[in-house]
Amino acid sequence: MKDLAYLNKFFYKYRWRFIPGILFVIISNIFGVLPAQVIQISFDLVSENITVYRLFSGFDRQDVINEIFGYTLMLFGAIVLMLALLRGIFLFFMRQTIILMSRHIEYDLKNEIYNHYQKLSMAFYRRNNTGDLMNRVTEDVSRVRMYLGPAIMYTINTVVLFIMIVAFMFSVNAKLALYSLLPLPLLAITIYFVNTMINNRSEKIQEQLSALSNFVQETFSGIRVIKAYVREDDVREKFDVESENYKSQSMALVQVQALFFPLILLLVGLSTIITVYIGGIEVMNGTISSGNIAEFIVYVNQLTFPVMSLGWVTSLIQRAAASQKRINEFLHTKPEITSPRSQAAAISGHIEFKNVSFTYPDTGIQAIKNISFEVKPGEFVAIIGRTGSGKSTIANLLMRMYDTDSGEILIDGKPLRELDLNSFRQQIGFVPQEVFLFSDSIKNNIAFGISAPDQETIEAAAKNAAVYQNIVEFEKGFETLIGERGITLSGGQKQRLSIARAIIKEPQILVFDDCLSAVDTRTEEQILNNLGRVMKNKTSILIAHRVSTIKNADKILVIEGGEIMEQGSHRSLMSKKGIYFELYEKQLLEEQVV
Ligand SMILES: Nc1ncnc2c1ncn2[C@@H]1O[C@H](COP(=O)(O)OP(=O)(O)OP(=O)(O)O)[C@@H](O)[C@H]1O
Repeated sequence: MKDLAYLNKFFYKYRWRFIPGILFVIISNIFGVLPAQVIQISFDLVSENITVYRLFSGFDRQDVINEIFGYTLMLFGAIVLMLALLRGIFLFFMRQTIILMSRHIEYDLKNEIYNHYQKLSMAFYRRNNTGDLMNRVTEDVSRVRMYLGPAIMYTINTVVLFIMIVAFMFSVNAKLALYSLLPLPLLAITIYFVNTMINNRSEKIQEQLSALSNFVQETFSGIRVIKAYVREDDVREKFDVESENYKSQSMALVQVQALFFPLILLLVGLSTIITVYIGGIEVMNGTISSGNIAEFIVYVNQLTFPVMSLGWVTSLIQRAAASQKRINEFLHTKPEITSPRSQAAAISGHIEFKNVSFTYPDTGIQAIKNISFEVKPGEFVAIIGRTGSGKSTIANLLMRMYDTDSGEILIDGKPLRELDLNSFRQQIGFVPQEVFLFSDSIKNNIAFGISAPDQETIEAAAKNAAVYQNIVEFEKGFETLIGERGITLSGGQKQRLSIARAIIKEPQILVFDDCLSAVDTRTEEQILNNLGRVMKNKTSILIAHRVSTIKNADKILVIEGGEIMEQGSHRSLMSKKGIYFELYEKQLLEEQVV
């Protein structure tokens, strides 16, 4: 429950909806309870009038009495209708204030979580899977809203109504009140247990449903592999099993749900019978009128729904507390990478790694060991090495996706940690190893990193990334949609689009993480030539596997096991006849064989 206290700030924020909301609940309940008393009066009136009517049997006056009696009953009917109408109006206001407040808080909370997500670092995203992150913003927030809206509304409603009705009941007859109320606690407890069972089973169904949809989604994504390996039957069998599971869980829920309403009706019926029985005895004793029995029956029926909602509300609050606990866990996660309060400044592109070591926090793999190197502004530096040697990690550290464990990264002589992060990242063009393009038009994908793109700049970037010709050949050119709703691009086309996305920023530092691997050597040469022009006097860092890609670099770093084994120009490394020389010879041989 203490987790829900986090939401109190929202109650304060929306107090001018919340406080009137509570008032409307109280007023609507007054109009809800009064009809029972009107019914009691009219009931007694009916029995009195019948006696009077009989007394005047055979007299002319009997018709007059009949007429007056009819008018009076009509009047009472109209009063009950009026009260119902007034109650309805205030119920409308109650929903307009409290439920509306809950929707506003839901919106605020979703935004708060989403904004917090944006601040969290890569390490957080590696620790938590996407499904979990999604659930916090969708499922969990919805559950919390059920507490903020319906649960609070029904709790206030139940408390107010209960106090009013119980007070009225006891003022009429304490004994009858006690007997009539007797089955109600039983009703609340039963509803609580049945409801918890329904919730547990619904939750299992939800889990099974998401397992089922994950399975289906994966089979659709991997349909090419499934068909190529002729595993359709196998996949169908697995689907059958998952589907069967879902069915049996749904059946289990239906069973409990089927029990729900008959049980309620039984308990309410029991209350009514007790009221009539004990009330009858009291009428015979002369302590109450027969109209009071009618009044009590209305009260008992009016209490049924609030008492039922007590059980329902309890489980709603429990679920909301569990959800808010999960949300709080995320909201209280401090971003590991924070930007200091420093001025945004233009960088010249001087990079220095000084004895940098880094271990990935989630796996404990030491990817970088005591690395030192320097890149001067305007230089073209290449990094080469076996897979898993730590090349991408250098790029990640430079982008400050992670902070170093020891050592320092200096940009223009200043520690990277002291630079304004947004301004620094804005001046870097980064092309990651795993290309990611949004399900949007080609144009918007290229212009992703800039605020006011114009067609000319987009086309120039596409030309420099040697992808322009491919784009204009598509029917809709730059407006072509890619991703799920659009066309599928080839691996090389995707890589070149993400290169265009980096180049369009006119960055001071360009970082290419092995993003020419799916491009043929001729196109690669073309891109590198264009880069030479675009990146003149700007710093470029290029991670590659092919020696041919990096031959012209000012400096080449050869990485192995997270350490720099050799560094220098192509010529100096060749004359050294070390690892680089060996790599070159091997690749040359492979090319000749091909
Ligand atoms: N996000 C991560 N979390 C945990 N460990 C990681 C992560 N990324 C890489 N590693 C590990 O760190 C080591 C270095 O990986 P890195 O990606 O830097 O190598 P690489 O030289 O770029 O390899 P490749 O050429 O295959 O891309 C590897 O052992 C890898 O398993």
